[in-house]
Amino acid sequence: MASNGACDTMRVFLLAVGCWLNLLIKYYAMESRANHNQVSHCPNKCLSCVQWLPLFKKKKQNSIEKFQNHDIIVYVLGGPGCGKGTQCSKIVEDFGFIHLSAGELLETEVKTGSETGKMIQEFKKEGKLVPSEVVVKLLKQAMQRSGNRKFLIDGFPRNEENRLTAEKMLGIQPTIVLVFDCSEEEMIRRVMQRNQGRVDDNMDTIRKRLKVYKESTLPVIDYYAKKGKARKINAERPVEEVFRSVEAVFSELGLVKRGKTIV
Ligand SMILES: Nc1ncnc2c1ncn2[C@@H]1O[C@H](COP(=O)(O)OP(=O)(O)OP(=O)(O)O)[C@@H](O)[C@H]1O
Ligand SMILES: Nc1ccn([C@H]2C[C@H](O)[C@@H](COP(=O)(O)O)O2)c(=O)n1
Repeated sequence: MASNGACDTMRVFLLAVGCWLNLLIKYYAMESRANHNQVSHCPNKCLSCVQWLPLFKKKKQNSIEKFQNHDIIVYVLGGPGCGKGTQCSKIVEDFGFIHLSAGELLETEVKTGSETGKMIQEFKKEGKLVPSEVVVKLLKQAMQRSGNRKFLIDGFPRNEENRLTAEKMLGIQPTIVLVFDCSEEEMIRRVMQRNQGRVDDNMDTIRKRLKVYKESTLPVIDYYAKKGKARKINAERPVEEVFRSVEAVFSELGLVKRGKTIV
């Protein structure tokens, strides 16, 4: 008698498992049709109960979970006012990159009035570099939010600490590093004529920024030059001429202007 009871329990159990598997199969068949843009006409009303099955699936996210080897990451370096931002806008237009300026991300944080923002403002006034973890955290958030896979990271990494923190916190290496080369006199002239109300566009701060560039950023450029990743471009020329050299670098990467071929 006892063994009969056990058999019954086992039968009920197997029946339940069978029903569950049946539902799962039907759900995935429906989902596969949906993924192929086919309309699902399911006559079986009981199938409605499978709609809650996605609850058991890991939630899909819009943001990027992890940066991957096939992401294209272009670091953009050069002294203050050499024209990085100007060239980046043109690259975005023609090559469909997402432009992330470390300086602008910091400025956005300043405008929130947060404690971090106040601290950033003090560093900027002094022409000093903000602690790497702050910059990298802002970059990471912006990269993940963008959902893009081609990043133009402008004004970063400015020192060895920036570079190492990005490697550690983001796990990324640049595909290539654009370096805009310009004389100090020309950079000072451009910054002083910029007239955008920046807290760091004054003679005293520019001198400090140039010092930081020479002492902290040039060694980073040397590091990438040794790895064969730095592409030096003469930025002293008019905007369009500089951009022609930029285009040459992008075609070396196998990227062509939007609207011509698939990038
Ligand atoms: N090739 C160029 N010739 C003349 N003026 C230029 C050239 N490129 C940029 N400029 C001008 O120089 C100023 C600085 O340019 P931009 O803001 O692009 O430099 P930046 O490198 O991004 O500066 P920063 O590092 O301070 O953010 C701007 O007023 C811009 O219009
Ligand atoms: N990696 C970075 C980038 C920028 N900053 C700070 C210091 C700069 O003077 C300022 C403006 O940057 P820019 O627009 O010139 O790229 O932002 C930093 O501390 N670390």
